[in-house]
Amino acid sequence: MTAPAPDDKWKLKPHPSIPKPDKPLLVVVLDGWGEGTHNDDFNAIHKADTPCMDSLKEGAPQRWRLLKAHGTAVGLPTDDDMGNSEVGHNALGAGQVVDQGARLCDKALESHRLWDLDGWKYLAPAAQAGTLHLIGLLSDGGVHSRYDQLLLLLTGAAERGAERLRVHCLTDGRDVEDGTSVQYMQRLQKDLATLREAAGVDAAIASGGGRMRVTMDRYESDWKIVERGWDAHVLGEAPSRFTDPVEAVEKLREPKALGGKPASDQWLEPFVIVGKDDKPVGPIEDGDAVVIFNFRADRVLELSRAFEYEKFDKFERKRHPKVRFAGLMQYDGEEKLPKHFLVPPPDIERTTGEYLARGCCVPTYACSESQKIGHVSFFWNGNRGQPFNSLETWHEVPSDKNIPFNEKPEMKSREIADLGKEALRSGKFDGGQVRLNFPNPDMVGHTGDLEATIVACTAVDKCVKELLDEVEAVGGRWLVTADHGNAEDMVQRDKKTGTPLREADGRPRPLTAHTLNPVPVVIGGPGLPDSVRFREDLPNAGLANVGPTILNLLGYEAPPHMVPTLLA
Ligand SMILES: O=C(O)[C@@H](CO)OP(=O)(O)O
Ligand SMILES: [Mn+2]
Ligand SMILES: [Mn+2]
Repeated sequence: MTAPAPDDKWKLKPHPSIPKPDKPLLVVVLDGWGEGTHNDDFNAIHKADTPCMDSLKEGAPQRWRLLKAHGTAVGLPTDDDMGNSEVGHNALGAGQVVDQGARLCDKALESHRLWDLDGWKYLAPAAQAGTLHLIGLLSDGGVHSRYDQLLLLLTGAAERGAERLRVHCLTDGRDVEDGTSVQYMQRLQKDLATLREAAGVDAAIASGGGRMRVTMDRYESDWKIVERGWDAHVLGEAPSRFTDPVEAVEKLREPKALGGKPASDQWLEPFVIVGKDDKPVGPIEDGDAVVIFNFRADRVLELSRAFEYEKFDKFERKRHPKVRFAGLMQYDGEEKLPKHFLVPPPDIERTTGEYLARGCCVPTYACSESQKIGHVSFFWNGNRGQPFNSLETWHEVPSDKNIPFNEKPEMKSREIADLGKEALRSGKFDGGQVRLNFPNPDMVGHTGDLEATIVACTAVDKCVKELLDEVEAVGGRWLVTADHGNAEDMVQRDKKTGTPLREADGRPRPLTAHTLNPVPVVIGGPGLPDSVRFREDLPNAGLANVGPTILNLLGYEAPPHMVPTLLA
């Protein structure tokens, strides 16, 4: 294949002092690898055997430093918002801080503008004549969705003539504490009762299940997960039927006879709520309106396809109701999926990837396993589902299916490291990027299993070491960073004192969520001129500052719309 010709619109000026490398730049994202403030037994990174990442700290402050990875620094509504992969990889790849979905939805809801936009106009007739269904993650995590936004959607729709409302709830336990599904169900039951009384509507919870087991698969890791959701939400079919949603989550959490441990909120089996007549209270029928109330894309793209596409072969839908369907946002701008949405998504334009592919014509290899492949490709490139051109190679290593990752904490790190080394050696990416994401600290961290997360971090450190050795051997450059914290704090703490919180029986209360901690960024490699070092006048730099830094490390000046480079 002939390489695409450079597009003048996307050209970058050569960097005044850093020459273009003739070997590859390795970029490693350690997903969920934060810098903890507590170096105690609950810091899995501190407990893990991490000689490589430890030794890199010696390069501080010239070649090792910390970056903000949460809150307004990555475009989230407030500095109480933990970072996440979407906003993290968006910022890293874009070199810009953009208002993210959560914030755009807040604004549209606060100003009531949402109700005047095309999305609601399209939905309204069906929402008024039929049933309005809302499907999404039920929590305050703020990573994929937020409870307060769901409530504003429900009340706003009721005020605008939607008389029959049904909520299909995915339980969380990942961005919020495990076990809180019960409280969220209680809260929603109460709020729906208030709504019924105040607005005279018929509002009820119709179905649900745990987010890792039902509906919220991503990057086509396992369509079976979406099928379970389809059956429960749309067809009203699930192995478990309850009349009371609170009882549903309580019962489904009960320890299984042999396993002993309660099922976690993330992994609850699907359920359907039935009425006294034993019929499901809210299957989705022709003429209904359906909204996905998650603002984040990755885990609702598959369900969106199942609703929207006439032709669909990922599973047997059995029934494909004719509904008016919308996302809270549009989840893929290129695929135009869904066609209708309540709030326009962030415009993430002129990213580092687009300049490198279109203007500089340098090659890129982006690789991770299924769980995170979209992070280093789709999110990195500003939510684009396809490579910019043939210079970009996206390589997915299939993830293990349907197991909690603490059962195999090494995940596919070995395969990813080997592929990375091969790409570095191959010569195919000389002058360009070899970009890898290691999911382990994050994916295993989310299970709340401290021992397994220690194993995960140890495994990843070994991979980084091998990769840096490979860069050493080929004479390249490298940058290692992370997208947000997770593994460095595995316990809930007293907010003021930082003391680990424990259950009545003394067991520590696991923290499954991301953190507000900063993340490291480190540069090096034999191909890097000795003079290259971090500047010291950007104490508040965040992930977005990595974008222009990468352009510099590839020998280019960053365009002026990007935030400042980290390099002196
Ligand atoms: O698993 C996910 O969907 C989120 C947590 O909700 O994690 P990450 O942002 O790291 O992908
Ligand atoms: Mn992440
Ligand atoms: Mn995560």
